[in-house]
Amino acid sequence: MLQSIVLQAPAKVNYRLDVIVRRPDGYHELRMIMQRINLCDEVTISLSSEPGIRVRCGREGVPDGEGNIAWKAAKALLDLAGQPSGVEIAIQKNIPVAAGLGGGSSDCAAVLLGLNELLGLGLSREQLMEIGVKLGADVPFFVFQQTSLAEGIGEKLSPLNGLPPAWVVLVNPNLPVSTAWVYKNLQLTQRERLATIPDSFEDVAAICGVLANDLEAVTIPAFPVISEIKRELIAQGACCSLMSGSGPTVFGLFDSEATARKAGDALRTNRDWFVAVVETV
Ligand SMILES: C[C@@](CO)(OP(=O)(O)O)[C@H](O)COP(=O)(O)OP(=O)(O)OC[C@H]1O[C@@H](n2ccc(N)nc2=O)[C@H](O)[C@@H]1O
Ligand SMILES: Nc1ncnc2c1ncn2[C@@H]1O[C@H](COP(=O)(O)OP(=O)(O)O)[C@@H](O)[C@H]1O
Repeated sequence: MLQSIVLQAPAKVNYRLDVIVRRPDGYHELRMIMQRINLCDEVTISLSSEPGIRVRCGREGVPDGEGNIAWKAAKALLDLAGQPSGVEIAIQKNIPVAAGLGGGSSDCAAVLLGLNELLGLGLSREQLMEIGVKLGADVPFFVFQQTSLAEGIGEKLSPLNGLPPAWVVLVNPNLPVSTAWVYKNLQLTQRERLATIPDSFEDVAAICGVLANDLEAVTIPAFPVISEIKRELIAQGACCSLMSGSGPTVFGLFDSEATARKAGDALRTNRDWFVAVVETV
């Protein structure tokens, strides 16, 4: 039996995020286009003879132990398996925290997928997604592992196969933005109808045609620097730019690696910002 597994847990960006309605439990029904990118945390999961779950992360703002969403994933699977196993989880965090990039959800999904293998539980992807949504609304997407149209609170996923690859420049101005705060402060507007999402997109410019995020209406007024970064990315040659999820990370889409790298270098001159040049997965 395998004793240890190392998984790359990718970040995501939201090409589109429409908020449809607030549910009685406070969550929101959404329609999102979700795309993984190759900025990854490294999650090492090992079985141990000592019972209990131990999570080491060592990143400020991310709890070690029970508060970590990866711990909750391991607990959920161990409870289901009824096995008194010990599990060690080490997370090397490369994805900025509370940034709208889904890092915690991706770590959580990696533990669900990895521990299912290590313990030989044989749970299906659908079963892991059902467990995942109870831990975080974005977790099922990272278990699904495909570019998706996400509905419900994010757990109803359909594959979107027609999206071309793109270069992505990420700029995180390192501001404290809580997802719960953003949803709480959102003023829902009545919409006549939802914009149509095409089945296929010819090129990066076509993706730009659907880019929109309702949560910008909350985060940008509180943090106008997000607008500045969007403008700067366009000035540096991005085909389009948008805030990802609840923010504050902004991404620009590029159809050329050279232009993306040049834009990354230009934006790195602000030393308070995290800047990364990555590709879609
Ligand atoms: C906005 C999005 C877009 O992909 O991602 P992030 O920007 O956080 O990465 C997601 O909707 C965030 O998903 P996730 O971060 O997993 O959310 P959870 O931990 O389940 O919930 C955090 C809080 O956000 C609010 N929430 C979340 C999802 C949703 N569909 N409706 C909500 O109202 C709830 O107030 C909840 O208490
Ligand atoms: N493995 C983890 N990685 C990142 N954050 C985590 C993790 N476990 C718990 N958290 C907590 O979840 C919160 C949201 O983190 P994250 O998933 O990075 O943000 P976002 O939802 O904006 O993508 C953070 O404030 C952090 O304290």
